[in-house]
Amino acid sequence: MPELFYDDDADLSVIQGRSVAVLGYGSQGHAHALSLRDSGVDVRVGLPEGSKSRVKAENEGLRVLTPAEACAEADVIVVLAPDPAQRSLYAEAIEPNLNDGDALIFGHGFNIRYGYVKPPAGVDVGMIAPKGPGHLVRREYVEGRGVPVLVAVEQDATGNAWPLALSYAKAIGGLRAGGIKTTFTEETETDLFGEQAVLCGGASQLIMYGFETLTEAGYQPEVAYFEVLHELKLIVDLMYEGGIAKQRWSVSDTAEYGDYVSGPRVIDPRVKENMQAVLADIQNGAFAERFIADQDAGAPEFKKLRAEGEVHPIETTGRELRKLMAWVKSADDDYTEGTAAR
Ligand SMILES: NC(=O)C1=CN([C@@H]2O[C@H](COP(=O)(O)OP(=O)(O)OC[C@H]3O[C@@H](n4cnc5c(N)ncnc54)[C@H](OP(=O)(O)O)[C@@H]3O)[C@@H](O)[C@H]2O)C=CC1
Ligand SMILES: CC[C@](O)(C(C)=O)C(=O)O
Ligand SMILES: [Mg+2]
Ligand SMILES: [Mg+2]
Repeated sequence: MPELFYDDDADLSVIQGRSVAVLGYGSQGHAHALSLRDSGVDVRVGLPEGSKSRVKAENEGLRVLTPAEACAEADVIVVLAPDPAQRSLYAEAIEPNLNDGDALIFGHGFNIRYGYVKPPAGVDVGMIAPKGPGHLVRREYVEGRGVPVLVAVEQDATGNAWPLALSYAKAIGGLRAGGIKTTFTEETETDLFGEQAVLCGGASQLIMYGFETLTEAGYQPEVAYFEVLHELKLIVDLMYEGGIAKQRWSVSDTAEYGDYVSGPRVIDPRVKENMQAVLADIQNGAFAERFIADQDAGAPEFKKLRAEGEVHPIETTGRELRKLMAWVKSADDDYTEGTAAR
């Protein structure tokens, strides 16, 4: 059995007794900073001069400093800038302001697992990794619920790293849903695998192939969009509520039989072999090396792939259809449709 933690296993006063700097105010950063504040924690946000996120944090009444100033004030430093930015952020703003007894908290283990950040021995190093997008981490907290978290301690210099990590996890609502004890290595490798093979890469590719198959066979793009993208959310909601079995319970017998006989034709054993190859590249560091090399070069591959993705016909079809479904857009984020948003 995994070691599981819920609200009763954590003492909120531990994090309430510390000074916290949240570096970054994006998907996770805004969620952590706002929920920490609402949980009675002394929090400030660290963002570079000229950062476009500054005004968003200030509009929420948060104190915004430069990353170095925020780190100098704080004894708990939360690293929620994008993964490829964390190496230089650590060298320039965090490391010079670290004192023995301070704590470094991550939302994902990438930079520790692959050795881009090497904290000194006198500092606690922990991770609270939500198993969901940051905007939903905040939405769930506000609704009185939570997104599950993975919790790890890489370095327990003070002997207090676990109570601190659990207290932090409680403050952002994670222990309402449950926390699982893990390691930086397990979190990093499973998280990268999940997002590449299933949640983001696998699902997006499956949807695009489904859309292309239908439209290339002459069916209307709008019908294809509703069939393979819009309805997927409704199907996945049933899986979320009751596993694959609840989805199979709710759909027609025709759909359930088709699931059994055609699912394995589409996602055949070669797909599992491909997944194993993706996992191997995560474990041996090849993916991390490729990603960081591209980022260090100004992200030419990343930008090209992003631009290609945004003009796929399923996206242009979807943008038009969603205009007629105002309720589909969430009111609590500032996402803007289309290339201009980047
Ligand atoms: N996205 C998610 O839901 C999840 C993310 N994580 C992890 O959380 C961490 C943060 O990811 P995510 O929230 O996606 O990140 P985002 O890409 O959303 O972070 C962008 C934010 O970081 C700021 N930023 C950029 N560079 C710096 C810097 N050098 N110093 C300080 N702030 C900076 C940006 O400012 P500006 O506005 O000026 O660009 C913006 O506020 C990562 O480790 C990620 O793996 C874990 C679970 C889920
Ligand atoms: C699935 C993508 C994710 O791992 C997440 C939201 O959990 C991420 O890195 O954003
Ligand atoms: Mg994840
Ligand atoms: Mg991830």
